[in-house]
Amino acid sequence: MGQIQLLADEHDQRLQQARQLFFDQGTLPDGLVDPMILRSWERCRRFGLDDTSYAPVMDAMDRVALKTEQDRNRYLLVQGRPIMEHVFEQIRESGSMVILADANGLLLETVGDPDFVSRADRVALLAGASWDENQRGTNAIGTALSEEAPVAVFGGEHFLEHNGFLTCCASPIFGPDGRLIGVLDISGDYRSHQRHTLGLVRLSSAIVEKRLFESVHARDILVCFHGRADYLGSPKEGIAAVSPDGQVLAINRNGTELLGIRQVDAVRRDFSMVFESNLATLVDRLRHNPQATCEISVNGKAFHVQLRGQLPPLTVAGRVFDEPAAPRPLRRPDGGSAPTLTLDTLNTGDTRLQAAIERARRMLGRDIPILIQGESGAGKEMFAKAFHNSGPRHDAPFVALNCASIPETLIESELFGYQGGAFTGARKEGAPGKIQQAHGGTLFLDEIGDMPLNLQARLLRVLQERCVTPLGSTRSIQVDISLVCATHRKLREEVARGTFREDLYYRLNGMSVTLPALRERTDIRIMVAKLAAAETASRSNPVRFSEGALQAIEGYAWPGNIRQLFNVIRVAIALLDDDETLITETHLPEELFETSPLTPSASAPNYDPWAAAPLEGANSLDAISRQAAMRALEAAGGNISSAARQLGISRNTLYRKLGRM
Ligand SMILES: Nc1ncnc2c1ncn2[C@@H]1O[C@H](COP(=O)(O)OP(=O)(O)OP(=O)(O)O)[C@@H](O)[C@H]1O
Repeated sequence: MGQIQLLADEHDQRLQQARQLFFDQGTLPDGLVDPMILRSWERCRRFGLDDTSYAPVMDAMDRVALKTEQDRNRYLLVQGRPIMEHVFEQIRESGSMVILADANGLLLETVGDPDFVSRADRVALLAGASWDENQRGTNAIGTALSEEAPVAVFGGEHFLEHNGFLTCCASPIFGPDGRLIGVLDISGDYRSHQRHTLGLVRLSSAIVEKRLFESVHARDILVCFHGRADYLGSPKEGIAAVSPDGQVLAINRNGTELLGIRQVDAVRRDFSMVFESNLATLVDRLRHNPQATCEISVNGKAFHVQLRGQLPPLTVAGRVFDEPAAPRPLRRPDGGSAPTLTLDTLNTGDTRLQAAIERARRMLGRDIPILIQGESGAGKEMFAKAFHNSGPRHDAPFVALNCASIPETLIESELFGYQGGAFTGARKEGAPGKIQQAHGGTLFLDEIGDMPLNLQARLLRVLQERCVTPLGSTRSIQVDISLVCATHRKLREEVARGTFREDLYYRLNGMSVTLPALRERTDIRIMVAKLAAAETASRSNPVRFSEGALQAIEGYAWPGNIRQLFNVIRVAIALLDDDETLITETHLPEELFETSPLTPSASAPNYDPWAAAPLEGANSLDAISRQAAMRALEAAGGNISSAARQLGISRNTLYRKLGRM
């Protein structure tokens, strides 16, 4: 008899003895079974389970309910499936199955050897069944979840006797925010147990965690680190996701273990506080070679560091600025989107904005409709996009429709799409609507308060039934969208007035956030720095603002909010000569210095024409500069001296700017 067989027999005997002591005599078989198994047996006894009962089993949930749960865990499934397949390839001949379950022990998906699967079905080891300890007793899935640790459960270690033919190894999966989100398991026949299965499942769950972390934070700076350089890139490396302005957004479990800290000690803190190093310096050293590493020392321990993810384009005065700060159009001409805009990067320190971000963050991945309220130009669309980018749908489309900017007659076809020939002028082949285009991703309905009443009813139906019927078609198409709406109107008042449907209001208003107006924000100076840094990315010299200019900016009411501030900054920068770097009061529009600050409602039509109006089509600094010069000249009735004075530039400079036209 081989050594392994002897050990197995010895294990069986001790287990039998332990079961007798625990189940027949009610005493604790200390030392005879693994303490983790014993703790689980005790829990099961407290749940009132009976080891001999055949099946304290709930039926596997019906297909629709299972689909809902799979959708809810879509992100875990997307990252977990390829790993399950890969693991199954390793154990194909061993009569086993690979299982992915959610954080409640609900089996989401299984891949298995058909011979074993038919036996496993008898104990409901199939998608839709729950293997929570309180229903199935001690088992690797339920016990790994309760213990939050990898666990192997062999034969008679299962609490319920009729599960004794199984041997299962499971390892929990933690999400990028450190929360337990699921478990990966390999189950098989007791007799075909492989000694390395627990190691395999442990490594595989670590790979799923890494994939999840890297995909959620694909648009952040990923600082990867380990004490051993050859562990970089492996499932054992620590990874911290960091925002372009140096805030630690998340850190994986390996990372917290390597640094000897908890998630809460690192998250939302400055990179330099956690890593005792300067992020901008690391970025500058490593950005040009993805394979390059350097060493840092944290708390006296040496780590090798490599950077991945989305690295910021430039550093300004030691801080790293990135695209989120850039007030570029959200939808670029190529159809792509500003890739690193997330809720974290919007956070520039204002308390009310921070509260809105926190509220929204809690909704990530939950598919609860969000309503964003705030004045025009306060950044509602940007917030919606950041919300989309921060959540599990970030790789899927973000599709926006402004209900106020297109004629009522077009909203319907834009939103719901149409079949070929549905109306005069329709394209022969038909067209999918925005709802369909947003399938899998997020639909952003801007100015939802302007949606006509009859379309509100149709939208409500889409949201309830989760399918859309294009104009002229009788076929409904299933859609899976997360909905974010925005309005500058007070929707509750619109409901009272009868212009907005109450049922739709409650449906949309799963959660509402209100963005503060710019004049109420306490982070205006930071916003100025961000907007200016983004605008001057291509200049060799960064610009500075004089104290007087900053005070004028802070003292103004900003009826057009960030949009207006951005225009003012663009114009001010455009007015600088190439060798000038200081923006002073003279570069700012006169209305910023008027004694009675404007109130938003009264002011809107009175903006200084060149400060507030969007500089249409003016994408280059030269073009902006030309337009500003023209507008100033017009405002001064063609008087060059007065226009130059107003702009704070010399007559020669003004001539030059006009001359470039
Ligand atoms: N946090 C921010 N950082 C940089 N730019 C911003 C920020 N928020 C908004 N912007 C810029 O300000 C302008 C207005 O933003 P946005 O379109 O999101 O506002 P809005 O509230 O949706 O406006 P409206 O109600 O008029 O549609 C855009 O050019 C946007 O890029």
